[in-house]
Amino acid sequence: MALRAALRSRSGLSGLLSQRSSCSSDIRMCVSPLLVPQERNYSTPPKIRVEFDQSTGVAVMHMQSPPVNSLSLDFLTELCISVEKLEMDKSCRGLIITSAQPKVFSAGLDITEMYGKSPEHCGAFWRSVQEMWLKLYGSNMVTIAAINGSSPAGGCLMAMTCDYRIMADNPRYNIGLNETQLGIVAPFW
Ligand SMILES: CCCCCCCC/C=C\CC(=O)SCCNC(=O)CCNC(=O)[C@H](O)C(C)(C)COP(=O)(O)OP(=O)(O)OC[C@H]1O[C@@H](n2cnc3c(N)ncnc32)[C@H](O)[C@@H]1OP(=O)(O)O
Repeated sequence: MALRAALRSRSGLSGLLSQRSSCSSDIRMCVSPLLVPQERNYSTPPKIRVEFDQSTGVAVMHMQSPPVNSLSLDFLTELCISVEKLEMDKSCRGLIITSAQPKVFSAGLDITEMYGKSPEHCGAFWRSVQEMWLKLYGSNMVTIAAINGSSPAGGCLMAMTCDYRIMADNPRYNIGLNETQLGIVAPFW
């Protein structure tokens, strides 16, 4: 109930879990080979912010890529690196993923990544999509999607890879796999 109440206000959620937060900056980074070609562009603000409360062993990952947390190659690369860093910290037992954007958890895959791009870029993009759900689904941490806004298509996919989903009670927030309406069908794997 406390989490549900906190979900109604985003500040409430971070307040609930970050009263004594500190970032685990002493972790050595181990980046999956799939992610190596992508380098973080330090001229843009981070798309992912992580607060780790060592007293509870719970990390909160805030997705903060305006306007709608669309899952671009850069976004997914940052997210995967953040998950990987937390995974290596054995004191981190739980991960809550939520949105720092109003009204939207994630708009799903970034549609602008799907046209006018080179085959190499498209390959890297789809690998990063796969890497995201494999990392979350295979995580040793208990993962929770705190869905505080609409979460269509890839946003729903991301939420489904978590162990638990809690969605803010608001009739204007939608969730579902609507991507078939765009002609995008999940491939067999
Ligand atoms: C090998 C691995 C296999 C994996 C299989 C995967 C299977 C496929 C899974 C998923 C596919 C997808 O995710 S395709 C993407 C589908 N997404 C959508 O259809 C969402 C579309 N967006 C919306 O419904 C709404 O934008 C919203 C409900 C998310 C928010 O509505 P709101 O009214 O608040 O905001 P706007 O609609 O005005 O949008 C603001 C702004 O954001 C841009 N936008 C929205 N969605 C996307 C997106 N997905 N990608 C890129 N950009 C997006 C929108 O164009 C607006 O931009 P401008 O302000 O510039 O106009």
